[in-house]
Amino acid sequence: MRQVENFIRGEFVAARDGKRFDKVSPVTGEVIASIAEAGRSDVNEAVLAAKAALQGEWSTFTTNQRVEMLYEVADEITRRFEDFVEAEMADTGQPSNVMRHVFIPRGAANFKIFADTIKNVPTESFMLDTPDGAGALNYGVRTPKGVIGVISPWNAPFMLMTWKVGPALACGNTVVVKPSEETPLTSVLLGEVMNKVGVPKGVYNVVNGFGPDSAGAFLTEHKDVDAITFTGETRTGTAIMKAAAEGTRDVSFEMGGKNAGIVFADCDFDKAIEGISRSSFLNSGQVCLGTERVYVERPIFDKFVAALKEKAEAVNYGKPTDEGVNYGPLISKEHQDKVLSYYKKAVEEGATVITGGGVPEVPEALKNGHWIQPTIWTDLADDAAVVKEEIFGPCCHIRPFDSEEEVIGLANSTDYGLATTIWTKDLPRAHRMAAKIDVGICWVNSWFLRDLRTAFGGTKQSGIGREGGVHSLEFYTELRNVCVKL
Ligand SMILES: NC(=O)C1=CN([C@@H]2O[C@H](COP(=O)(O)OP(=O)(O)OC[C@H]3O[C@@H](n4cnc5c(N)ncnc54)[C@H](O)[C@@H]3O)[C@@H](O)[C@H]2O)C=CC1
Ligand SMILES: O=C(O)/C=C/C=C(\O)C(=O)O
Repeated sequence: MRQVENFIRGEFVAARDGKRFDKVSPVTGEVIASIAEAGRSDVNEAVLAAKAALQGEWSTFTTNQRVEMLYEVADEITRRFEDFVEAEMADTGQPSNVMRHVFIPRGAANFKIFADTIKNVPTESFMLDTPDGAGALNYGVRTPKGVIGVISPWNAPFMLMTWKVGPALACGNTVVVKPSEETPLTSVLLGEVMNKVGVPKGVYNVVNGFGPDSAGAFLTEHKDVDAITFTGETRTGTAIMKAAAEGTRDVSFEMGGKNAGIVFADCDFDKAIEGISRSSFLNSGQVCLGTERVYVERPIFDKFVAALKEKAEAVNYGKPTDEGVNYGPLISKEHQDKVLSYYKKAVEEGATVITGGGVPEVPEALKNGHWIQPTIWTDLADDAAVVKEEIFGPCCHIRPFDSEEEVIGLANSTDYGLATTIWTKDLPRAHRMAAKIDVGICWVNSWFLRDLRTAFGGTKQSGIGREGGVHSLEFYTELRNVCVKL
């Protein structure tokens, strides 16, 4: 069985106390790897390694040297593409197609884009008038923030972890990554890449383990972690924020969503169906940007429900590598139970189940995997738990609407504010709506179309701060002003 260790100071090391935990395949339910579980002393060692690396060879790198090294990291990921695809598929059970075209290429791109950003984005400068007429020059200098604690989730593990590690390293920081206990493989594999291209030891570290009273909490509580970047559940964000308050450390949070998809009768119907079926069912609905509330203008409501039903029923379950498979399992038994409990609750709350609602028939070899049917409901009240709470599964509730004002109110009636997707040919209306919907990311006639230079993050309980392009520089650096009297 695959043995996966922690990665500290450039070495793959077991936990000091020898503790390990099992990694289970979402596809078959079998144990596929044994993972070293970092204790407090292992986490401490990783943080001290990262802190020491800040003063070592890494600190002597010019910006250009760092940029070149991050390009080499990206190139080595691309050279080892098949290894990353295999590890990510083993971790998540999602089809190889998604790994090949989205998650792994994005992992490599996450290093290049921030290398480009740090190289090309200037800092501010101001000339100040002074009474003697000679003036003063102010200019900004970006310095690394220090040791960054990276707490990453399981739904797109490599993409979301590198989305944080890329800018952190580009800015000259060092990192300690705590990947989700469900998906440790690609973070550790990245350690091999770091060693291969010569990233100095201690710059990139990985500690495996769980959240509370485990590696996640030990890392976020550690006083030598200077800032914490986190993607995951809102409640976890609250716990991390409390830990970060000790020592007034900075946080960047990307958390849950209960995103609305809004479909007007004048939309390009086929494109809207394609878009909403992706936003509701891609990655088995385990995407924070996904759509669990769909609002459809009344004249096309019935047609839309029927067409989305057809899409949901057309998915092909199977092993990630099997030909034609386009749909994977949920990440864990625990998550499957959670999503199924919402499927039950929807019925209790009075939903009409248009399709799905349970566990599909799968071949014998997959019976212990965490499979679940894509599910569509209608007829729920606007305050139903299933319409209000993030489920993080392949499901959506569809409700008709009659006016722009009404649907803006519905879209905003949530504690979350991550993303929305609007489908209409009336672009002035799209712009009006985009201005009024309280989210960090608004897509029009598209979904998950990502330009990595743009601001990414959520309002309300969906997050704190923005990452992406120059916005990442704000979080991963301190901006120092130097004032020179001339
Ligand atoms: N991108 C997103 O918005 C994501 C949302 N979720 C939501 O969260 C739910 C639960 O999934 P989980 O993986 O359990 O999310 P989670 O928020 O508990 O875990 C995310 C990461 O935080 C760590 N963590 C948990 N508690 C911690 C603590 N007290 N201190 C430090 N680190 C801690 C975990 O070990 C993991 O690495 C999902 O059902 C879904 O609703 C989950 C993953 C991603
Ligand atoms: O594209 C990104 O940078 C982030 C995407 C986020 C998710 O897919 C997620 O957290 O589910």
